[in-house]
Amino acid sequence: MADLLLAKNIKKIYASGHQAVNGVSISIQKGECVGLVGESGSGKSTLARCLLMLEKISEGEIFLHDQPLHKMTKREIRKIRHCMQAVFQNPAAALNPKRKIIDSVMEALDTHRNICPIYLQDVREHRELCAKRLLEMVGMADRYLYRYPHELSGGQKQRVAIARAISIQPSLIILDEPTASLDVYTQGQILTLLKELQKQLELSYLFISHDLPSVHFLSERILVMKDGAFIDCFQKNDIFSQARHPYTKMLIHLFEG
Ligand SMILES: Nc1ncnc2c1ncn2[C@@H]1O[C@H](COP(=O)(O)OP(=O)(O)OP(=O)(O)O)[C@@H](O)[C@H]1O
Repeated sequence: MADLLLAKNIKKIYASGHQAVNGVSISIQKGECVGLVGESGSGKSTLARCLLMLEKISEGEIFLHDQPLHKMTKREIRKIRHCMQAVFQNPAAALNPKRKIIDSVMEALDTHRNICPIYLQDVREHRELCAKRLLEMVGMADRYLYRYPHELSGGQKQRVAIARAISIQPSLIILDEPTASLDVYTQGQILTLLKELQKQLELSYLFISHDLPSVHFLSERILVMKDGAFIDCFQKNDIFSQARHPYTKMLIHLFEG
C-alpha cells in the first residue's frame, strides 16, 4: 500500500545553528495513528511544523499522496495544505477570540467551497446545519454555535478545534500535545473522542505527546524521539518487550511510577 505521508531523512537546523531534527524518516498509512513521544525539547514540535510545511526543512524529502511537498512553491503548498490539518496544545490560541464558534468551525469549509466530505453531503449547502453537524460530531450542543471562545471551557475549545480539523476530511491530522493544557478528566474525554473519530472517519493521525500512556492509548505504532532523532520504534503491543531501547524502558518506568 502506498504511504499517505512519507518523510525521508528530515533535518532542521535553526538560524541559531541548533539542529532540532537530525535526519528522521517517518511513514504514515491511511487510517493509521502513529504516536510520537519524547521529552521536552526533543524536537517533536519542530518535526510537526516541518511536516506541515510551516517550517522550511534544511534537508530531506516529504511526500503526501506521493506528491513531493519539499519541491513545491509556496503557492502549490497552499493548494495542498488543507489535506493536512493540525490541532495544537493551546485551543484558546487556535481560535480567534473575536469570532463566533460557527465562524471558527466553518473557517476551512468557507475557504474551500468545493470540498464536501461524505458526512456533510446532505447539509453542505446550509452553513448553519453544517456547523451544527460538526459540533455534534465532537459531542457539543448547537447552542454553542453563536458563542465566543471565552464562553467555552478548555475542553470545549479543543472540541471546536477538532471539529474544524475534521471539517474538510483531511488525509492527515497532526495532533501536537492536544490534551496538554487540559485537566486529567477532560484529557481522557478528548482522547476518547479522537479515537472514536479516527475509527468512524478512517482518519490518519500523527499524535505527539510527552505522555506515554496517552500515546499508547491512541496509537498503533509508537516512535520515541530524543535529541532530534528516533531512538525506538515499535508496535503498541510490543511496548513491554525486552527489545525496547533503555530510554523507552525509562519512560515506561516513569509512568508506572
Ligand atoms: N524557532 C526556533 N529557533 C531556534 N531554536 C528553536 C526554535 N524552535 C525550537 N527550537 C529549539 O529546538 C529544540 C526542539 O524544540 P521543539 O519545540 O521542537 O521540542 P519539543 O520536543 O516539541 O518540546 P516540547 O514538548 O517542550 O514542546 C529545542 O532545543 C528548542 O529550544
